[in-house]
Amino acid sequence: MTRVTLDTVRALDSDDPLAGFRERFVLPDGVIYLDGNSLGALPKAVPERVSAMLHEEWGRHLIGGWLKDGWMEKPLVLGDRLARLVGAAAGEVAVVDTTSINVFKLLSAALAMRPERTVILSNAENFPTDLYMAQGLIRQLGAGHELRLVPETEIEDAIDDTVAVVMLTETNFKTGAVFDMGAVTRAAHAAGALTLWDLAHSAGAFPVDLNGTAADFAVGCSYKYLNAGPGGPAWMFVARRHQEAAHQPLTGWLGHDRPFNFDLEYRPADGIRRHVCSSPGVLGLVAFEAALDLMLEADMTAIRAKSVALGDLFIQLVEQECDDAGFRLISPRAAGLTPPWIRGSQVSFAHPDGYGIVQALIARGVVGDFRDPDVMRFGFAPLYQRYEDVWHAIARLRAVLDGGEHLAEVYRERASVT
Ligand SMILES: Cc1ncc(COP(=O)(O)O)c(C=O)c1O
Ligand SMILES: Nc1c(O)cccc1C(=O)C[C@H](N)C(=O)O
Repeated sequence: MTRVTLDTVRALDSDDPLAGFRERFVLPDGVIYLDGNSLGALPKAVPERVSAMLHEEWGRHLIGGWLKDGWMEKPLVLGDRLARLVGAAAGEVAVVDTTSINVFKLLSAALAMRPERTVILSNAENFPTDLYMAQGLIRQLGAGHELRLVPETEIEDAIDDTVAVVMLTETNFKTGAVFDMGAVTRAAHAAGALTLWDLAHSAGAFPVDLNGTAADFAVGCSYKYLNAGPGGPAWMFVARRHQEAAHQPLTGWLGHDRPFNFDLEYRPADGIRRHVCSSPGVLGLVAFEAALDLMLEADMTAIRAKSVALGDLFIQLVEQECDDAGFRLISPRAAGLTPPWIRGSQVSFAHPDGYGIVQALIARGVVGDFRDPDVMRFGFAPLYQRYEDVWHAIARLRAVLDGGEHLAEVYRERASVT
C-alpha cells in the first residue's frame, strides 16, 4: 500500500465536497474531536435558533407559542423531517423522550402484538441500557417473558418461533460492526417475530433504510451524529402497518386522541401521535431542529463516502506510524460503500494501555474515548472533520507513545464518566 503523507491528506481535503460544513460548527482551537459518536459537536445555528426561540417565541408569545410557534407539533414535525434521514415516511417517526424510554415503550408494544411468544432476543454485545430496559419491562410484566442473549454472530440462527421481538443495536457501540438490517429483519419475519432497532450509532452516521428493509420498530438518539446537544431528545419509528395495533404503556395526556377534552378515560390518538406522552421539551427540540436542518443540507451518500475514507485513513495511519505499538483493530477492516454496511462511522483498536493512551491523547487535544476493558474508540463526523485532522491525530498518538505519556501515574485510576 502506498505510504500516506501530509500532502496526500491535504489533497483529500481540497477535493472534499463536504469541506464547507466545518465552519458551521463551533470547534475549540487546537482540538481534534473524534468523539462525535458519543456527543456531536455544536452547530453554530443551534445557539442562534435557541436564542431566537427564547426571545422571540417564549419571551413575546408566552403561552401562545404552543400554537403560534408550533411547539406542540414539533415532535411530529421534526419526526417527519428526520424520517428522510432514516428511510421512513412522514407520520412514522416522532421525536420524543429518551432512547431508553422509547425502547421500553416499543418493546412493550411489540410484546403485546405477539402474546403467544415469550422471548426478547438480543445480543450480549448490545448497549446495556437496552438490556436493562428489557429486564425492567419483564419484571413489570410478571412471570413469563425472557431476555435471551446470544453472541451477535449467532443472532439469525437463534430466531425461532418462541421469539416475539428481535431487539438489536444496529451498530455495535464498541467495535462499530453493523448488523445487516435487511437480512436480520427477513429472518425475524420468516419466523413470525418483530424487530426493534436501536439506531443510536447509525442515524446520521450512514444511510439507514427502515422501510426498505421492512423494519418494524426503531429508536435512536439525537446527540451523537445528529449533533443536537447533551441529552437532546430521542426519536422512535413505528412502521405504518403496525400503527393501529401498537399500543405503548406510557399513556400520558398528549398521546390521547383529544387531550384538551380532559376525558377521564384514555383513548389513544391515531398513528405515531399516541407515542408522545408529555409536554415536549421545546428547547431541546429547537436545538435538534437547527442541527437536523444542517444535516439535511448534506448528501448522505457523500457523508458515508467521507466517513469510510476517514476511517480507512485512520486505520492505515495507525498501522503505518505505530506498527510497533501492539494495537489490535477490533472494528471491521472493510466498511462497505453500499448496503449492507459492515462498519459504522467509528474505528476501535484494543490495547492493554488503552485507557492511558486515550487520556494522554485528550491531554494533547485529540478527543476519542475508552470503553472497558481495553477499547480505544474514535468516531468520524464528516461534516466537521478534515482528513488532515486524522493525520495530526496519529502524529500526536506517536508522540504519546514515544514519550510514554500514557503510562503516567495519573491515568492509573479510571474516571467514572467518559
Ligand atoms: C446504543 C445506545 N442506546 C442508548 C443509549 C443511551 O440512551 P439514553 O439516551 O436513554 O441515555 C446509548 C448511549 O448513550 C447507546 O449507545
Ligand atoms: N449518552 C451519554 C452520556 O449521557 C454521557 C456520557 C456518554 C454517553 C454516551 O453516549 C455513551 C455512548 N452511548 C457509548 O456508545 O458509549
